[in-house]
Amino acid sequence: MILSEKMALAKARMIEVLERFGPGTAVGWTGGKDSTVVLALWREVLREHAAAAPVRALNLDTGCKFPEVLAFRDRLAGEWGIELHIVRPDVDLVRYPLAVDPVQCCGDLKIRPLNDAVTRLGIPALLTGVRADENPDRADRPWLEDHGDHVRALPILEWTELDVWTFMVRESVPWCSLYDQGYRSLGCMPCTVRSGRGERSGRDSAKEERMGQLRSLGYF
Ligand SMILES: Nc1ncnc2c1ncn2[C@@H]1O[C@H](COP(=O)(O)OS(=O)(=O)O)[C@@H](OP(=O)(O)O)[C@H]1O
Repeated sequence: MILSEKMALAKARMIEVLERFGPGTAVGWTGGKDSTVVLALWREVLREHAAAAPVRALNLDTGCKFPEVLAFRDRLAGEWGIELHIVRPDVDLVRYPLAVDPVQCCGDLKIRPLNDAVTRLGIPALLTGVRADENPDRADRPWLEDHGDHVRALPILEWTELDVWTFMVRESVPWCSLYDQGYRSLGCMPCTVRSGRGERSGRDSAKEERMGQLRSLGYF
């Protein structure tokens, strides 16, 4: 599939989500490149198919995100008129052993609070920036996942890192300045490194195992 076909497929998936779950659907937006692409496409879909609907985004601020990412998030949300919901985990970060046990940390700071926020806000569907080529455990994911009280949609599942950058440049989508300093993926500060190796190096060591553990701990 070439990029224009992937774009058409992503938008077709979003239109299906809009028809089935309505404009209360939100983008799970980190301020990172992939979910910013999703936000840009969702904004377009709503403009074309649900003109008066606000573009909703949910951001879980773990408390250890890069200040540059948070500043980018706020700037773009303002420029694009995004209805941005920012939520934080109920954890005392001063006492929390950040990244000592990445499984526990990711569950406590990100996965569980994100799920809780989706439930609390009554979000019927969450659009995410997950890409299949980021990690072997993402290769066989379906584009629509049932999460009990909501669905997760993965509209850019087949996109590569190059597709993402091509889209951003071609469509003049802004990005966080940290990408210009050598970061290829922006997670929490303790688990993100300036990559020379893989796109998500630092975050994906033993990822499959970690996700399995999180699943068995009942995080999702
Ligand atoms: N903190 C936070 N707030 C809102 N939404 C979030 C958050 N973390 C993950 N996401 C959504 O999930 C997409 C994949 O992120 P990750 O690669 O970090 O996911 S995973 O939890 O490790 O599976 C991610 O896409 P990217 O932003 O492209 O990474 C989002 O759509």
